[in-house]
Amino acid sequence: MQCECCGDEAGRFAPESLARYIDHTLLKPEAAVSDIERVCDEAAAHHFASVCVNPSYAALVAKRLRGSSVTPCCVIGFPFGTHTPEAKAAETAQAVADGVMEVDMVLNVGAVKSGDWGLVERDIMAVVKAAGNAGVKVILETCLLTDEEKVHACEIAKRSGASFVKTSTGYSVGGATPHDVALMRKTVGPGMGVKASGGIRTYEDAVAMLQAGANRLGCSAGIKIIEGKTGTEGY
Ligand SMILES: O=C[C@H](O)COP(=O)(O)O
Repeated sequence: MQCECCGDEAGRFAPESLARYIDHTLLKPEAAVSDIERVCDEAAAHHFASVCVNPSYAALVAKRLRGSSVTPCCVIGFPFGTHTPEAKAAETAQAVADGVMEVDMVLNVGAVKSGDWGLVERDIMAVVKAAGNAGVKVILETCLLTDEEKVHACEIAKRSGASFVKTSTGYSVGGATPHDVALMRKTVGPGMGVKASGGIRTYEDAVAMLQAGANRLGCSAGIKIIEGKTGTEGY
């Protein structure tokens, strides 16, 4: 049997084939410099897509990953998305100056729930503008949204110039689901990225997300996943 995602004849991803989809992620508040350095070195060794960290470590990951195939990435407005557009823009500008090439911003979920779609759009556009050439992923926190809200948020992220929509922070109860990934892919079409994240703990979880339409995965259990084991990481 041939794998639909990677063409692997055995029907399974080799570790390095799966790793290239994964943002190797460490967002725990207690993460120390040595933890971040370890994650960077793991990512470089296994050719993960990126290392995704909190903004205070942006400069560290940019420096540590220099010369590797791995993209330095940090989160913005994390974990609740409740910051103002101005605060998110300033955080983004600093992160880009520190050397990240991708940022994962959290949507203003309260604005969505208030029906203030103008604020949702201004918030995303402020980050896209501040990011310049860096890619912007918009975290919807899908477990808090209705399907209608997910679709509208995806449409706004797309027209605001974001490069990805992303399911989850990993902080709210409920992470990525194949249903949400498929809905997001259907909404944004083939030309925009869809990142599944939050609660992906096994090889099977990861493949299910890719088969649903994701082309990036955010995982704190990336090493276990590519080795075909079950990770226990998370918050
Ligand atoms: O962006 C990625 C998520 O924060 C990772 O969540 P996780 O710890 O459940 O894998």
